[in-house]
Amino acid sequence: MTQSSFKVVIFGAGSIGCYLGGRLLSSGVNVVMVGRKTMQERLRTSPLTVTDYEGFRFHSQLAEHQYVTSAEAAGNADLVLVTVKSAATSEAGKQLAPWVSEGIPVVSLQNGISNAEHLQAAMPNANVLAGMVPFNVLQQEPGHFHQGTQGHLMADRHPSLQPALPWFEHAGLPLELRRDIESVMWSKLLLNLNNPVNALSGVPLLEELSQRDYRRCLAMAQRETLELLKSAGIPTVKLTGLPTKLIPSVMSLPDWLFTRLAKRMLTIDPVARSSMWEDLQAGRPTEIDWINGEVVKLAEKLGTDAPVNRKLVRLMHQREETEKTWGASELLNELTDHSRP
Ligand SMILES: NC(=O)C1=CN([C@@H]2O[C@H](COP(=O)(O)OP(=O)(O)OC[C@H]3O[C@@H](n4cnc5c(N)ncnc54)[C@H](OP(=O)(O)O)[C@@H]3O)[C@@H](O)[C@H]2O)C=CC1
Ligand SMILES: CC(C)(CO)C(=O)C(=O)O
Repeated sequence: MTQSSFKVVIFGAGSIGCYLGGRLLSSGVNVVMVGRKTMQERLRTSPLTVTDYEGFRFHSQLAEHQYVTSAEAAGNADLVLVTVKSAATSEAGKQLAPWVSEGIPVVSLQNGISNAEHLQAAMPNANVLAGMVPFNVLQQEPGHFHQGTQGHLMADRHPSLQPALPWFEHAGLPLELRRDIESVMWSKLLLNLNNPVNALSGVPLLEELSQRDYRRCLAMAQRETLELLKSAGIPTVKLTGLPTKLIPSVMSLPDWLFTRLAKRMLTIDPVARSSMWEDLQAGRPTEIDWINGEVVKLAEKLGTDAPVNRKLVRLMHQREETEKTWGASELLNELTDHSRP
């Protein structure tokens, strides 16, 4: 395949970065992924394979220059995507800062609320924009990255992103530019409140979400967050088949009704898991402080509390140190027991 002259550098190429890299490569974009030596070695011995729940499949044996370990590759990029976990954002910015040319868009495609801000602080002269990945990607086998749920990419509306749009479209990764990116990020966070519930459950997303008590745990964390967003004057937007405000009520429905509705509204691959579960598996610190922790911070800013989300933060930090998984009713009891902080 002939490669375009449009160059995309993906910094922090793990699950999301390799998936996006593979999709963009499949449509002929000049992609360079920057990541760790372990992933580089893996992609020397196995081809990069990307698949999705709709049957898309692409694989490519990468050339040496297509997966590198130094930010220097960003030197002549037309677009930089940052896909490190939140704890690594500032370091990523420091490494990219000397290389990225003025005006080139640097899009943070990370969960949480404050990554673009931290990235901008670490690279003050760069054109940093917030972005959002709605779907789930799991590395199923070494070098094989699978999109297990639906949705399309979004980023802050900025003219510098216009030239990239046809490439994303062609790669089957439509990128929607939004004026209300703060609302988009908070609405995505409302969905990510399921990450700790999924990680604590220890089971795939589909299995976890088919159990009402796990969904009730999620609904409690979401209701608490929606109240705070209302007080803070931050509107939410619809990212799934349901208006965001209705999600907690639908989560609380009995299993038989939820399963029927969900079948029409959301596609989840039976093997998909949250990225927080992946972090636990890899023995990495999780993003809990950047997800539920942001709700606790918002509550503090408003002079109030967010007890459900605060408790989920505590349980996840405990889980980072121990192997314990939580049954659905056990977790629900823990979150509703106000005698324990
Ligand atoms: N996975 C998913 O399904 C989804 C994830 N997201 C969000 O996307 C972001 C990325 O997630 P994900 O792809 O799962 O994360 P991964 O941990 O799979 O990928 C990030 C990669 O970047 C590497 N990295 C970190 N710092 C550097 C550095 N300075 N130089 C080179 N490589 C570096 C990491 O290595 P190491 O681990 O050794 O630090 C890791 O391999 C997160 O914010 C996540 O919440 C959003 C939607 C879905
Ligand atoms: C796609 C989703 C919501 C899946 O849990 C996610 O963002 C994650 O795993 O971090």
